[in-house]
Amino acid sequence: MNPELYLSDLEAKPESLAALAGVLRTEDPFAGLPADVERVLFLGMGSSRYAAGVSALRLRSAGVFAHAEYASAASSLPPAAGTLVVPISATGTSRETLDATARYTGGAAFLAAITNRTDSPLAEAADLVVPMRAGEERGGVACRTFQHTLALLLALEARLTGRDLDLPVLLDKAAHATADLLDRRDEWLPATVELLDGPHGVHTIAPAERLSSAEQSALMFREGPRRRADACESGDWSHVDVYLTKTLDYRALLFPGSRYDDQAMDWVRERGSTVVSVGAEVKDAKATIRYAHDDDPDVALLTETLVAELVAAHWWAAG
Ligand SMILES: O=P(O)(O)OC[C@H]1O[C@](O)(CO)[C@@H](O)[C@@H]1O
Repeated sequence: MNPELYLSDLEAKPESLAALAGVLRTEDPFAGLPADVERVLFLGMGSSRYAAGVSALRLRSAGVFAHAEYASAASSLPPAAGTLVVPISATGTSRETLDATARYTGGAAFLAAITNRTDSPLAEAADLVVPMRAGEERGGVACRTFQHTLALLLALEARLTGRDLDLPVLLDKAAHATADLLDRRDEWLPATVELLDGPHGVHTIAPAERLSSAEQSALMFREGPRRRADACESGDWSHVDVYLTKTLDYRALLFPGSRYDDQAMDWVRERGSTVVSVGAEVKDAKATIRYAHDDDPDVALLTETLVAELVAAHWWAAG
């Protein structure tokens, strides 16, 4: 893994996402799915599972049974007809995802793999292969693939629910939002780096609908700069992380949008904790980072982890 190449992977996000939007203008990567999908089972590890968790919640909210499983779980849904199994792996080689997928190959369930490597063992095992089209991540860290996975899961959602979504337009907006954060990083990055640089690690908070943003952000702080980091859901925060604010120098990146943000901020105020907000003003946050189209929750879902990724790149390069 390499911090300079990781940064260049991040800088290539807008171009890569815009290219994916172009492809999705003319083709539906899920056109080969069977018509009779009754339930969806996502399998993955790390960032691939984070993206799937959000997609599963969105599908359930639209009335489609869907679940995101740790690929490492010893068992999951039985391989029945009507089940769509979606293993997700950027590399297509994660042992756990291959093992879980093997339980469904040649069975009654349909296997649609999402991977960045169409020549991988995962692709070989699938009935349908959906390429992430994220290009090579030379830094060795899943970042563009995470963004592209979320985008493709929105395509799957539109296909299964009939939601009227102009995905290429949404992806172009997210590409613009991503470029905006990159272009203006000198305005927000130095202060953010300083505010989050505490002795007890970094915490990340996001609503259930965008929990992947908190999870992926915490992973980026761990994977590159090897800092202590953990993710918490915004409502759950008052039942879980709140306890840390009493004893630790608690510093958090908040992705607002939960109806329970205020409840958490009451404790943050009382305990003198440090919160940096991304995408919307939050009363008593020590800083707020805004970006183009940040009032659109789907753009936020696709874009906001870049804040943590750039902070992680800074710390990683600084050694
Ligand atoms: O999507 P893949 O290639 O299965 O990887 C899963 C996870 O493993 C990692 O590569 C770390 O081992 C993460 O970056 C990633 O989120």
